[in-house]
Order: sequence, then C-alpha cells, then structure tokens
Amino acid sequence: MQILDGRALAKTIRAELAEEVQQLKAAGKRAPHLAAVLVGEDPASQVYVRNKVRSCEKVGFESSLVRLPADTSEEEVLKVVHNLNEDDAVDGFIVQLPLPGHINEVRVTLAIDPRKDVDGFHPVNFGRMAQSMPCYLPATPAGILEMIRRYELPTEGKEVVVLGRSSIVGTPMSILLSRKGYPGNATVTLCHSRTRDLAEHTRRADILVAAIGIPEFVKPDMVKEGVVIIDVGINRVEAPELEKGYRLCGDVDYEAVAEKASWITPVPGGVGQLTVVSLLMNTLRAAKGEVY
Ligand SMILES: NC(=O)C1=CN([C@@H]2O[C@H](COP(=O)(O)OP(=O)(O)OC[C@H]3O[C@@H](n4cnc5c(N)ncnc54)[C@H](OP(=O)(O)O)[C@@H]3O)[C@@H](O)[C@H]2O)C=CC1
Ligand SMILES: Nc1nc(=O)c2c([nH]1)NC[C@@H]1CN(c3ccc(C(=O)N[C@@H](CCC(=O)O)C(=O)O)cc3)C=[N+]21
Repeated sequence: MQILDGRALAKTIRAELAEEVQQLKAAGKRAPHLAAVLVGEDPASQVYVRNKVRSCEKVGFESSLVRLPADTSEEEVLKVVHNLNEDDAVDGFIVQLPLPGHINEVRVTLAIDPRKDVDGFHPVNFGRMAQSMPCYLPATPAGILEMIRRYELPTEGKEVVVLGRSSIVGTPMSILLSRKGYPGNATVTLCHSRTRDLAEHTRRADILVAAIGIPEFVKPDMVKEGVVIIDVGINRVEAPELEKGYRLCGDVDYEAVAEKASWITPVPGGVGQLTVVSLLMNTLRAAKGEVY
C-alpha cells in the first residue's frame, strides 16, 4: 500500500503558486484576493476556512472572511454576495455550504457572478465543466484530478465508483472522470443512498471515491485487492482521549481498508489539502483573467 500524500503535494503546489505571485508583483500587479463567506458554524466549513486563510498567507494571496451569525437573513447574505461581485479588489470568493436551513442555497449560488465563482458551483461553470469548456472546476474534484495527475495514476478504461452525488463533490467527480482525455476516459458508476447492493458496485471498483459524510463507512469486505482509495470525507468523531475531544476521520475505515489498497488518501492530510490549493489555483486564474 502506498499513501497519496496530500500534504506533501499541497506544499509543492503552494511553492509554485508563491512563485507566480512574485511574478505578478514584479509585473506591477497586486496579489490575488480570495474571499469567503461563512454563515453559522458547520464544523467541516470551519476546518476549511481556517486552512484557506492559512494557505493564502503561505502563498502571499490576500484573503478575507465574512463571518455571519447562523440567524442572518437570506437578504443579508445576498447583499454580501452582491458586494463581493462588485468589489474590484476581490478576484474570487466562495460561500461556504451548507447554509443554515432558512437560507435558500440555490438562490445564493445563482447570485454569485460566474466570473468570481472559484468554487465552480454556479450552473454556468457546472455546464461549462460538463461540456469541457473553459471554467472554474469545483475545488475538491479539481484537487482529486491534480492528485491523480501528479501521481500519474492511470484512469483510462478503469472502473470508477463514486459514493455520494452532491453537486459539490460526487456529481462533478463522476462527470470529470468520464470526460474524454486524462485524467478521464474511465467508466463511472455513481452511487447514493438509494443504490441497491452498494457493495456489489464498490467491489468492482479499480478506483473508489468516497464522499458521503459517514465516518468509516467503507469496510475492507466492500473493496477488491489493489483498489485505489480516494477518501473525501471530513467527519468529526468523539475522541475523549484527545484534548480537543474529537478527531477527524474519513468515510473509509482507513487502517483496515489500507491493507487491500494499492493507493490510499489519509484523512487528514489527503484530499482536503488539495481542495484548498485548488481553490487558490482557481483564484490565481481569476486574477489573471484566464477563464473569462
Ligand atoms: N475533503 C474535502 O475537501 C471535502 C470534504 N467534504 C466532506 O465529504 C463528505 C460528503 O460531503 P458532500 O459531498 O457535501 O455530501 P452531502 O452530505 O451533500 O451528501 C452525501 C451524499 O452521500 C449519499 N449517502 C448518504 N448515505 C449513504 C449511504 N449509506 N450509502 C450511499 N450513499 C449515501 C447521499 O445520498 P442521497 O443523495 O441519496 O441523499 C448524498 O448523495 C462530508 O464528510 C464532507 O464534510 C466535502 C467537501 C470537500
Ligand atoms: N462552498 C463550499 N466549498 C467547499 O469546498 C466546502 C464547503 N463549502 N463547505 C465545507 C466543505 C468541507 N471542505 C473542506 C475542505 C478542506 C478541508 C481541509 O483542509 N482538510 C484538512 C484538515 C486538516 C486539519 O486541519 O486537521 C485535511 O484533510 O488535511 C476540510 C474540509 C470544503 N467544503
């Protein structure tokens, strides 16, 4: 078993980004600026926001965070989005999902200017992605592709099984790996909570992408020998022995499944690391006007 080391890869990519920032500055331009809007206190979102701010500092990006209480009205959130759309000092921004129940995520997503949608969630970017047109790819799937590319993992003709059909991870991942070219040309099965005989599908997988949000859901009897495991899950589970009282774990039972896998991503230190650098890569492209 070999580890897909997200932490090391992210470090390499951050060094490349820092270099590009220097070049922009040498050319008299300002640093790329990424903003994030966080409403309420979703734990996975908090991890993400913290790492996003840190990573921006490391590569020399400007970053800003708009933190709003969980009871903020939809109107207020839309106002913040409009301001960021209009703010020439901001190249790209994201609105952290999930939003509190009383806020309509569709309305908020549609309000984001596609040119600043570095999350790639707006249907304009999603549609462009599905048709292999220039776009911002959603950060998590983009990070997974980057990992596959840099580790030179083959995808052509492979059986890929994706667990979870969210519009931010599972669904775009399934589209991207079935697109023409590399990393793509795979045969993809997309599974979800209504899938019958899930293990029948997962046992066929050459590459298994798990994005369902259930701690350690994937067990060794659900995979075949030699499988490549991409674990997207970021779950908090209680750990009374630790000072903070919890630990992060993925959607895969890491210790047990690793014994059968050829490659596996750890949590933390895997996909999450690449998600953050992908967001920075998208922001750099926004700053350079490369997409629109
Ligand atoms: N590492 C990273 O960078 C990121 C990590 N995450 C993490 O990834 C996980 C998934 O998040 P997200 O993509 O937003 O997914 P959602 O929570 O939005 O959706 C979960 C998906 O899993 C499916 N599902 C739930 N239970 C089962 C089951 N028992 N069997 C099969 N499928 C099931 C659901 O099916 P149905 O549609 O039928 O309800 C749904 O499609 C979370 O832990 C999240 O924190 C998310 C984004 C980035
Ligand atoms: N609009 C929006 N876009 C998202 O992409 C989005 C979102 N909302 N809401 C929440 C989820 C979750 N998510 C994470 C990304 C990286 C880490 C991450 O950095 N993980 C580190 C954690 C390291 C640690 O601090 O312990 C790791 O896995 O190594 C975590 C979680 C993005 N999401």
